[in-house]
Amino acid sequence: MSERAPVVTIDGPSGAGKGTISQLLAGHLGWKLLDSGAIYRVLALAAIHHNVQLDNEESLTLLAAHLDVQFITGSATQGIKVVLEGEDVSTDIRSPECSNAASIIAAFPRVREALLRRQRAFNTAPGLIADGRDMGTVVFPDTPAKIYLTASAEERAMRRYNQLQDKGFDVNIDRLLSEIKERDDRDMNRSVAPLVPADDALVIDTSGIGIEDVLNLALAHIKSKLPNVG
Ligand SMILES: Nc1ncnc2c1ncn2[C@@H]1O[C@H](COP(=O)(O)OP(=O)(O)OP(=O)(O)O)[C@@H](O)[C@H]1O
Ligand SMILES: Nc1ccn([C@@H]2O[C@H](COP(=O)(O)O)[C@@H](O)[C@H]2O)c(=O)n1
Repeated sequence: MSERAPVVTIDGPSGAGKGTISQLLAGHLGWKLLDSGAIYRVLALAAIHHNVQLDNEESLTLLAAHLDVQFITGSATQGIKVVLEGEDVSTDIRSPECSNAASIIAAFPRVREALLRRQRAFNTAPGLIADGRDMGTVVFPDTPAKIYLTASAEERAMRRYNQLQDKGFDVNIDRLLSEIKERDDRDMNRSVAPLVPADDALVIDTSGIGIEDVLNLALAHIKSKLPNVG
C-alpha cells in the first residue's frame, strides 16, 4: 500500500463517537475525512433501491464495483453530503433500516474487497482522518496513529436515541439497544475484517467522558505518533 499523506484511523462500534471526533479532528487539522460507514450504508440503500437481496454476495459485489456515489464536503455544521445516482441520500442512509442492512452486507468478503480501493483513494494531502471499523486493521494498517473508541452499549443506544430523535426518526430505546447489540455482534464476529482494536491502537472508553476531553486525548495521541502534525 502506498500512503500519500498521513492518516489517523478512528475505529470502534456504533455510537462510540467516531464520527463526532473524526469531524472535529479533520476540522482542527484541516485534513480530509473518510466516513467509511457511509459507503457501506449507501451500498445498502442502493441494494434496497435496485431490489438486490441482502444475501446475494455476487450481485452486491457488482453493485459495489459500479456504485455511483459522490461525497461532497460542506461546511463544518453541514457535514458531508452523500449523493447516490444524483439523489441526495444524506438523511436516508442514517435510518435504522440502512444501519442494519449495511452491517449485513459488510460481512461479505468480496463486497469489502470491492470497496477497498474506493476507501484508500481518500488518502490525499494534507492528511486523512479515516472513520470506520477496519481502518487501522485493514484499510490503513501502516499508519502509526490509530485510535479505537468504545462505550457501553447502553450509553451508545441513548446517544443514538437522542441523535435520531433530533433528525425526526421515530425511535424506541429498547429496540435501538437490541439493534446496537446485534450489530456489535455481527461486526465483531464476522470472518473478514472483524471489529477489533488494532494491536497498536490507543483504546479510549468514552462512557462518561465528554466530547472535548475525548478530542484532547485523541490529539495528544496523534501528536505523539505523528510529531510533525499540528
Ligand atoms: N463522548 C461523548 N459523550 C456524549 N455524547 C457523545 C460523545 N461522543 C459522541 N456523542 C454523541 O453520540 C452520538 C453518536 O456519535 P457518533 O455519530 O459520532 O458515533 P459513531 O461512533 O460515529 O457511530 P456510527 O458508527 O454508528 O456512525 C452523537 O449524537 C454524538 O453527539
Ligand atoms: N469500515 C467499516 C465501516 C462500516 N462498516 C459497516 O457499516 C455499518 C454502518 O457503519 P456506521 O459507522 O455508519 O454505523 C457498520 O455497522 C458496519 O457493519 C464496516 O463493516 N466497516
